[in-house]
Amino acid sequence: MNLRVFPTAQATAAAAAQAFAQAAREAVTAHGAFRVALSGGSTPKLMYRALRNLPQVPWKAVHIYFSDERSVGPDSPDSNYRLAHDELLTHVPIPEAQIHRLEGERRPLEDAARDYAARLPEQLDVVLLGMGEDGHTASLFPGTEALKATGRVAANWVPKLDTGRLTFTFPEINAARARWLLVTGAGKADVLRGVQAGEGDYPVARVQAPLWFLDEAAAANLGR
Ligand SMILES: O=C(O)[C@H](O)[C@@H](O)[C@H](O)[C@H](O)COP(=O)(O)O
Repeated sequence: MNLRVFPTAQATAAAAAQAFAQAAREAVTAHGAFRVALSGGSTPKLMYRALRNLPQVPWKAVHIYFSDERSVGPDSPDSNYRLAHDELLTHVPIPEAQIHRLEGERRPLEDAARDYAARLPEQLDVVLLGMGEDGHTASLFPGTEALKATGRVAANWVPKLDTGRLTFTFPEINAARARWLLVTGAGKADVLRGVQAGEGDYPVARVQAPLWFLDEAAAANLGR
């Protein structure tokens, strides 16, 4: 596994923010824009806070997408867009037209998935992801239909949450130039050990060549 391990969640988030800034500069130099998909979750939230204070991020050339969304509107406290907006996007000089949110309030959700797929660029530079304690990533939960989806974006019914989600599919995640997984906390240590050992059937194990940003607590059971 390609691991970067830091003492605390805060340090992990700060390192991921630095990596974001550097990747953005490199992408803008190479092809004039940085196209990145954001996620929800506790570690991304810390990263967004770190990122808004960093200098030298070429925000005017950054294009924001989302790797998943809950089935709620942009004002909901559960909205991944709202998290990114409140913690990051409202604090930086990014043109509004370059922020592409998933329409979690649309019904059927399939329509939102179809329209979002049509708006996606040919290739994303970086997809930022978290991981749940059941091994889900984006909104690709164990045993759900979207694990098999072949399009770019899927509407996914998640029985254990009794709700629908919008999510990038594995083909979309794996087509990006890079995939970063931000995972912190002792609650994630067992799943990570299983992923490393090739045990269990964790959705996150299907993310190809990820770069892992971990804290010591999450990495505790890994062979390094
Ligand atoms: O919308 C979501 O819920 C996320 O995109 C999801 O995939 C998240 O990243 C993981 O559940 C990890 O969340 P934590 O970092 O809060 O554990």
